[in-house]
Amino acid sequence: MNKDLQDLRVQINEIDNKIIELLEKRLEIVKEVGAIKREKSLSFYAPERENQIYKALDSLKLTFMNKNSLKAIFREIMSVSIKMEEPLTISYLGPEATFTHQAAIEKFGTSLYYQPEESIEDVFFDVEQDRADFGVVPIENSIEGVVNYTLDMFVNSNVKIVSEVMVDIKHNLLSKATSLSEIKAVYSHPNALGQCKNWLKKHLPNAILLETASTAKAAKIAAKDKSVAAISSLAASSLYDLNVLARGIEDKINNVTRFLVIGKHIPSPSGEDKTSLMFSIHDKVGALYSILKIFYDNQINLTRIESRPSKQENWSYIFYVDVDGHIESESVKKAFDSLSEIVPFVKLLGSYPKYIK
Ligand SMILES: C=C(O[C@@H]1C=C(C(=O)O)C=C[C@H]1O)C(=O)O
Repeated sequence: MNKDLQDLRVQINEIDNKIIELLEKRLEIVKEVGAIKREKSLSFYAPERENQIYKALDSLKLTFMNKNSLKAIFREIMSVSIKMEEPLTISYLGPEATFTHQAAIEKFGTSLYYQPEESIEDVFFDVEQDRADFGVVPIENSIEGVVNYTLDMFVNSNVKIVSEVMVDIKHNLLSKATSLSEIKAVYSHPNALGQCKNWLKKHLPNAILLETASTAKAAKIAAKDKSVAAISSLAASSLYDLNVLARGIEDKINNVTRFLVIGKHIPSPSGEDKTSLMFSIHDKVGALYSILKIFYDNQINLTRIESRPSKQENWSYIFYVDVDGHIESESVKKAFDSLSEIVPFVKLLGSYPKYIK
């Protein structure tokens, strides 16, 4: 072998050994952290601490490394650490290779146990009934809007939102076939079919479009029939051994879905947090105005408001709001207390660190 190449690889080996030695030292300390958490019944997963670590990485000036690569390395280091503290189980809206699966891995890394579920309801039940430590569910898409099913689940559930994660949605045309001319039908989730409408009209004008419960289910169907294609993720192409006939076929770029991590305990403040609340209002003039005024008076930034039918009585609604700040902060706490005094019903859904890309 080339002498220079050999020398360089010897140097790389030495560095690798140092990295491993340091990782071992880090885990030794993590073990102590885990013991304190166990003694004090604290959550092994600490999203507020992880966000602080990500933020510190973000402020580094690096010569060679891309920030996303560095974040991915640390995601996995922390995943290994959590596993050593306690091998947590993460439930998510499955099947495997859905965007929710991708969101769960982005949040927890690959070292924990993942449990795919058939419905959003089952993910909530897994967390409520201790079959999983945390759950991951979709909450809104930048093009399609809110996932009503998830919002409605919070009415009767006591789970808390502990974290959020955003995933860029990239759609791909997958098939056992090797060319577009062989495709007679395209399967996918209705949202994905909708998001790729123009592409499909242009490239597969004669194909029949068929709806499935998830993009991953579509890939499973495509794996059995060469005349069909699925719109699904790249992860699904490897899972079901499908050819990628076209990449990035969504009509609009900047298609992002926001997911929530649900658990049982509200994390401590990270320094940059969000709080989610739900409440109902009295049926009278200025009811919503007086609520919004509370946030204004406390100088709290309201970042989102949604309403949903209460399902108790026709034409009565439940409001969901997200605000900047943690429930332990003076202003958010004060606003929550004032709100509780004037509405018939209010529930704190969680305070959690804002997502850092
Ligand atoms: C070690 C800890 O536990 C977990 C692992 C972390 C890490 O490896 O740095 C950070 C936060 C926690 O999710 C901790 O809370 O500090």
